[in-house]
Amino acid sequence: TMEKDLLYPVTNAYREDQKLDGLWDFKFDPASEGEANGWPTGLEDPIKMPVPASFNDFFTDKDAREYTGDFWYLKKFFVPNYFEGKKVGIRFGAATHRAKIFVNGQEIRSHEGGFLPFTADITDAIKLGEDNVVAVKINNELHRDALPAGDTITLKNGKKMAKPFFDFYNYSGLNRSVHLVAIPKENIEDYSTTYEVSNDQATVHYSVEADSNADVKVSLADEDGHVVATATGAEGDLVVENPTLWQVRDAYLYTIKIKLVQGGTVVDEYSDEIGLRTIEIKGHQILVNHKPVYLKGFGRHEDSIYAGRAFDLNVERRDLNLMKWIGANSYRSSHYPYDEQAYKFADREGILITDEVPAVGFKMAAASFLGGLDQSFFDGDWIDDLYKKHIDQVKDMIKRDKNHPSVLAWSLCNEPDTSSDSAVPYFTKLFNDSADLDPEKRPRTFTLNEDDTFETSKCLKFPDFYLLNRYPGWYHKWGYEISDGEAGLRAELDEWQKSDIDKPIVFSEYGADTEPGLHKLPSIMWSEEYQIELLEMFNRVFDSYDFIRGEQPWNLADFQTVEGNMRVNGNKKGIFTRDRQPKAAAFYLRKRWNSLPLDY
Ligand SMILES: CCC[C@@H]1NC[C@@H](O)[C@H](O)[C@H]1C(=O)O
Repeated sequence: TMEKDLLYPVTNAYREDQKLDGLWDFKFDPASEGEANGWPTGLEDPIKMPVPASFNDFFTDKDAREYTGDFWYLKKFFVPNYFEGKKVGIRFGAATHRAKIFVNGQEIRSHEGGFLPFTADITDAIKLGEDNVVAVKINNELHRDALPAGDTITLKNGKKMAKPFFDFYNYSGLNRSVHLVAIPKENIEDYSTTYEVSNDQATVHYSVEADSNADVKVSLADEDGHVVATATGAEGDLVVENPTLWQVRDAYLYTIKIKLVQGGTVVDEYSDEIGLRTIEIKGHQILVNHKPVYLKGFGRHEDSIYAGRAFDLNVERRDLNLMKWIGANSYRSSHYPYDEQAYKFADREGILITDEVPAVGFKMAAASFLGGLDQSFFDGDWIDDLYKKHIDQVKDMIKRDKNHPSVLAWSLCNEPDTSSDSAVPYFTKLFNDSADLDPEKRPRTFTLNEDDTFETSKCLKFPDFYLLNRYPGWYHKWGYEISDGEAGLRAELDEWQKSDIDKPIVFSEYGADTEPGLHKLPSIMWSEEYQIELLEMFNRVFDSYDFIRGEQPWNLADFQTVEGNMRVNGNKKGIFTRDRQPKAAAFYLRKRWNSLPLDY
């Protein structure tokens, strides 16, 4: 059924993709009375709300910005007669964090998880040639047994409040585009590709899943539209002589075209852009097309003023230009899968993405820093329910993103509490259950923060390569004490070096909150000078160990968080400001990164 279909929508001779973006009716439902009071077919005194967007930052009153609970979006949409005989669906890029969908007052489906797409199959609920109405009931509460992890408390005044165990604002709403889609009754449901490449030949092993027993015909065309290979059958090989491989910062995309043919007639077609390349971990090297690559880039957020967590192509265009300007070749989609368009963009720009599922806040120590308790997260009684949602979202992330050449690796968690014995069975299950999800078998990992060092973590056997989040110079040994911070960092890396571990280490977070325009000689924390001195310290350390194969400081840009005495209108560790202008550190990093060869 359409409900398991995660293929990105396309319009062609057999399929239709219409965006339902724009102004929707919007209304808070603090008493959760909407379902019983006819809200699925109409909202009284609605607000006009832009989609895609988070609702939070549009409001001028605090109760609305901080609203936690149920809220509704509703929109009329026309279904043309020529959708007759098709499967018709409404595909949500993301509804944060959980949603229930109604069409013409009929409940269609629910979905849990605010950062991955889902389709409501509305074939049996629509009226052809007429206006129809879709209503979406969303809930943005945080819970310990859901992703991203947190609590929801009720204040004495009866208002609910989100208490994230993570360091980004709980922006909520229809954060990504909504599509009205029509596909043939007999349709292509999914496809996947794996690769073998050499300089003079590349082989694309493909497989196609279809809700049909029609014949499958596949072709591959180069960027000039010339067909370079064809094949028939649901599985097969496309062999390309003298291929142009997809390279880091030197992308080349082929177009794969899949057709279902029934009795000589084409009944469905799906085409997509793919890159011919391989990803391998070999010893302490990360290899792309059998050549070592050194990662230079950032942790990011989907975050900007006005639209909050909404995907914005304008911001993405600017961010990719900043990354090219500074000499970056990679980023982590911290701390959740980004909009599909981000991966398509990175495919085109030759940028490598570590794709991260929203398993963040799985650490009570972080929660205590942000207001939670201090115990081991994996000892909680919420773990079984949490795991079901966690693996479900790992499955959807890999199913959705598996065909992008830009995807380098899968990050299955950010900063989990792995220093407790109870983390081991959880991660054993997680790595067993995710082992066969990616046809390309790309590396799987998760980030390890300060409490999860070589000495203290009990989960170092799981990652295929290591992502270290380290903050000497900021969260400890800061300011004039940073020399002790450097010594401590070197001591830990000496342990890694002495060990028998022979896997790459990438520094996936390090940095200093920096107020743009604050200058001090000698430096102090929060000054632009200090941010550079901290980066210089880390880079001295990186240049001392050959198993460090990547540097991705936190963060590309300043971003919004909960308010607190450690946050000045959000997290200011950006190398760029939230409106994407450089701090002094940007010019320092550009100089360093443009002087490093690709395989440094
Ligand atoms: C204490 C680990 C640091 C923490 N790591 C996760 C990020 O989401 C936060 O923004 C970052 C920070 O506090 O700057």
